[in-house]
Amino acid sequence: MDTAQTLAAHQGVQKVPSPKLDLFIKRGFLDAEECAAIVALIDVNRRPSTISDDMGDKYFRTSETCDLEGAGPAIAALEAKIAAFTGLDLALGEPIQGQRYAVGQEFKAHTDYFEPSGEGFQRYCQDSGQRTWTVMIYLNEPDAGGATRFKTIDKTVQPETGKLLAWNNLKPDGRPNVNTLHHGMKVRAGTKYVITKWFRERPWPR
Ligand SMILES: O=C(O)CCC(=O)C(=O)O
Ligand SMILES: [Fe+2]
Repeated sequence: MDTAQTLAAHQGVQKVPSPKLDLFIKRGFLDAEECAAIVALIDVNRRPSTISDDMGDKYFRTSETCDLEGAGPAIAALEAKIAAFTGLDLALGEPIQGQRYAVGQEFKAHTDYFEPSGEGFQRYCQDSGQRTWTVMIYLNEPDAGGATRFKTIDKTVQPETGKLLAWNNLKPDGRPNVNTLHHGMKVRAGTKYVITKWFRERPWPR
């Protein structure tokens, strides 16, 4: 089974009904306790987020990021759980990251794949190839704002503790799917925490 079939086979997984991309949602993938433990790790290790191309806008991605790889047994267990659930090979995975958004912070509309015509494509993709699947998990619920909006299919996903999102950044022919464009919208009240795990076409060097 490929990743989409593996995801669709789980009970309680919703496939967002669009022919334009493969986007899956699983509520309660993690419980509140698992989420709280990861939030605590993000809080101690966070740093300003970076971006491969901000298109000249320094406010494009205003959140903070935390590298979680090797951060202990809770993270190892989380990675194993993601691999088991998606069927994706952890050898293809970039190091898992946490993201923290305070009030007013966001990640403007972007795609997770690297633009093949972009200036940094060679640098970012020469070893491991293009990004394939994105797996993202909301670790809490901000008091207002912070939804993830997929513009071209007009789908907005609300943050909910433990909810997993997974989508294929590539089309069936292996080329980037522009319909994966998404916006981590501004948090209006409270704080938002997520983890993101990106997978590649070829193994990530470790
Ligand atoms: O925080 C979100 O809702 C989206 C995060 C995201 O798109 C990313 O980290 O690539
Ligand atoms: Fe993204």
